[in-house]
Amino acid sequence: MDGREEVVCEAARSGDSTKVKNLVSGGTDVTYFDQQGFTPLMHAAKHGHADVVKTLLEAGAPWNALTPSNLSAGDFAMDAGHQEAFDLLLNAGIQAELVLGTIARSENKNNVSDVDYLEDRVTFSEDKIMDSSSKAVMMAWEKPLMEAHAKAVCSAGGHILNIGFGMGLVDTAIQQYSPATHTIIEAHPEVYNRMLRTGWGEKENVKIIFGKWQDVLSQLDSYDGIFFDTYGEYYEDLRKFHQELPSLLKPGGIYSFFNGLSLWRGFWWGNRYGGNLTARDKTDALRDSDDDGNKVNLPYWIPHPRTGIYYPKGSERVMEDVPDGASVFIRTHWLRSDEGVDKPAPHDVYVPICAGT
Ligand SMILES: C[S@@+](CC[C@H](N)C(=O)[O-])C[C@H]1O[C@@H](n2cnc3c(N)ncnc32)[C@H](O)[C@@H]1O
Repeated sequence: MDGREEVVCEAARSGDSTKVKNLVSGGTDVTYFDQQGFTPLMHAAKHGHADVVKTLLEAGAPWNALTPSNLSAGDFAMDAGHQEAFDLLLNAGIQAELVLGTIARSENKNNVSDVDYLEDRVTFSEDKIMDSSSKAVMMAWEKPLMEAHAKAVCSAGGHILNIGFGMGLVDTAIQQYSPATHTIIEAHPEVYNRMLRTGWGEKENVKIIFGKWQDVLSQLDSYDGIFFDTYGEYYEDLRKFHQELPSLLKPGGIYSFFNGLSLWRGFWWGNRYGGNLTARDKTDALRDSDDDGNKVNLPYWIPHPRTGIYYPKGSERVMEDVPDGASVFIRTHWLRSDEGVDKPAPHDVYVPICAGT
């Protein structure tokens, strides 16, 4: 480091895009954190310098870097109402979601690995499960969201698979729909023991598979509804699970997932919505308070009149390239397997349709 990083931070703050461009093309490190714990991208986002945000993103600045108080560039842009800068960051996030593997490599340092978490002690209370570093694995406020997920995945009836028992909120809701079979995969020994203690092993239609989903795939069948909500995994795991979906989901089956992996959920809703998701996600997006009940300023998500995909109001531009009616697009495989249904589409491509792609 030779001081150029401080200069690029200052230029980003003041919106001097020519200077930023020159510094960046001269090889200045755009991943630099200054004394405040800010990257150049955060400075540009905070002050709404969209052109500088664009330059920095193009130069590979990490859109998902966090300050010591866990704020991202997207937080700064949104809090200050800098819509153009926010849209650029949102789009960068959406594109990154499409290359989940890349995200996994750059973001792992802030996540607990699955192996760590699965060997960790967890504590249960009435309304939450915590890991040993007091991070919430699951909280009771998520109940209505889990109920909406259960409704979605049970809407095709039949055989249901849930991955990740947690507090059993989604499984309790799934039971209300009396599925023919209800398979639950759970990898944490304490969560598993608690399941047995609370009678889940004796329910007639329930089959519990203890282990990591990655290790028990050979024991699985195909299902009419699948829900996926693990904790302590990487984006790469989610991506890998999505690769398994074509063989796990029956024709016309419904899949839904809870992507609680993100560092800033408000920001990530952009990605989650773009994928033609469920009512549960819609509820989640409209949440206006954080985990502690504090009011938060979140974008208002509405269905796009042309595409039907939920998007943050005011960010119409992210829909520009999305085809008409994409929310029910036959090749939107995130939720629905169209194998064997009406006119089956070729299955060589497994494409998520996302806002902005
Ligand atoms: C957030 S909780 C799930 C909450 C659940 N949806 C509910 O309604 O209460 C995540 C669960 O996934 C489990 N888990 C984490 N990694 C897993 C893996 N690789 N395979 C199976 N289960 C896993 C965790 O032990 C935890 O119980």
